[in-house]
Amino acid sequence: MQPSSLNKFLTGVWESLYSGISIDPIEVIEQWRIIEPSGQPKLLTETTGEPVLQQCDETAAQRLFGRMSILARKVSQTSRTCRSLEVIVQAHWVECFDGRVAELVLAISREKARKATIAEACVNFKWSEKELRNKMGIWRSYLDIKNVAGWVALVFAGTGLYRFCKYRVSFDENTFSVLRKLRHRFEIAADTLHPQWRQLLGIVDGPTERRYDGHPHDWVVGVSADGYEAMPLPETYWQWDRAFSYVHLDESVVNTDVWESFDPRVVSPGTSTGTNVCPSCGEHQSDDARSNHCNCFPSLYGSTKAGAPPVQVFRTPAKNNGLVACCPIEAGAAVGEFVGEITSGLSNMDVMIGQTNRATYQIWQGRQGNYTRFVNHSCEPNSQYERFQWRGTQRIVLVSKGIEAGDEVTVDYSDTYWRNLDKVCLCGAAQCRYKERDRHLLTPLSSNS
Ligand SMILES: C[S@@+](CC[C@H](N)C(=O)[O-])C[C@H]1O[C@@H](n2cnc3c(N)ncnc32)[C@H](O)[C@@H]1O
Repeated sequence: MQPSSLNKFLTGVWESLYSGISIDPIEVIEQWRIIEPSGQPKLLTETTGEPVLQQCDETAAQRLFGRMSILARKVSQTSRTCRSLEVIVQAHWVECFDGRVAELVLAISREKARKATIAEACVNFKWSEKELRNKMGIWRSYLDIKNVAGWVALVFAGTGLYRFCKYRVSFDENTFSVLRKLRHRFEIAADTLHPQWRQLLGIVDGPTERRYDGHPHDWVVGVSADGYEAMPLPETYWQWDRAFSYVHLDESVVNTDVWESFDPRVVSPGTSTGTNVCPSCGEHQSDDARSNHCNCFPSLYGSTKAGAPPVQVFRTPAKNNGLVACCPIEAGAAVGEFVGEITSGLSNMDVMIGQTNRATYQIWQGRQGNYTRFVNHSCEPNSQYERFQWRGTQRIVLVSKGIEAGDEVTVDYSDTYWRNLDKVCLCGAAQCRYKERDRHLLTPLSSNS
């Protein structure tokens, strides 16, 4: 089945929120200043002092290609920001149009007021009435989207926005209710990942103050009596721990009190095919994208396009928090590495056990780690943990088995985890392995790692 235009639109928003784009009006102004006077690409790279990759034996073609790549990136970046400005202004123009009609309606009929306002606009745009009405139809759709999902949905919309708004297929209450639920979730991602984005709203006197600061996973969106709301992460653990805090890590940290300078994840050299050869695909691994040939988990290792997939922490009805996929994650793709504190000897805690030919270690995510900490258990999971080796160091990667946008990401914690645990499995899967056992267990969910 083809994804609906709503799904394409939503995927476009999430993908650009989590992409490397930078939405910042200041950059647009700077680019104009650099490009306009001469149009020479040379100027652009030289005047900005941008670090350009240079090698002593660089050929002329290689040098030109490097410079042109930077120019092309800057121009694309600038035009992306201009497109966002364009839709903001167009949506706001419709608001102003409605305001003008409302003013005229005090003296004349609504129909006459609309006609007169359109005539005024045609003079300013230098367009025919037909042309204006066509454009206005699409711009009104932009405003409808902004009114339910907020400005973020317009600013970060991908190419799907125009099509979605032109044909207005499924522009109904169902669609609006989906968009309404995403409003805070979009804002959390935009404010935390693109702190400058709200500056664009200055052009229409919109709110330029950030609502959400910190890390994207410092916020949890859920349903409350008042509708959808975002809560600071620590508050979601107050019922168990008033002092809860969580440090977000990109890379695991080795607890040196336990391991000193030894990293138990490092596989001893000589026993494998070589430190920089991937045991899974046999290709050369490198942190430099130009010499890396291992394509096992390109979103995590060896590529400059690295970055977390669009996932968010959300309130589940009964399992406290969980992780939701904002975009589809295809089978075999990484959801993320299991990142936390590399330690040993912990008991009565949720830990991941890792083992190499040199040591057995634990990864603990209780107070520091990444978003994989929020993944709940299901007896019919849509992801699984796999051991992987990157440049001689073992990694535990959460790999998708095929996850749809909007699905909770789940993994099977294993029977070992659930054995002797006084918790009821609430995975709700038709094939839940613990249904029978839990029939006799009355203790509900009691604590969270
Ligand atoms: C690693 S945490 C997962 C995130 C957790 N829900 C939270 O809010 O922090 C593991 C804990 O989540 C809860 N949990 C995860 N999956 C569950 C399930 N299928 N049924 C009941 N509780 C679950 C249990 O309390 C478990 O000890």
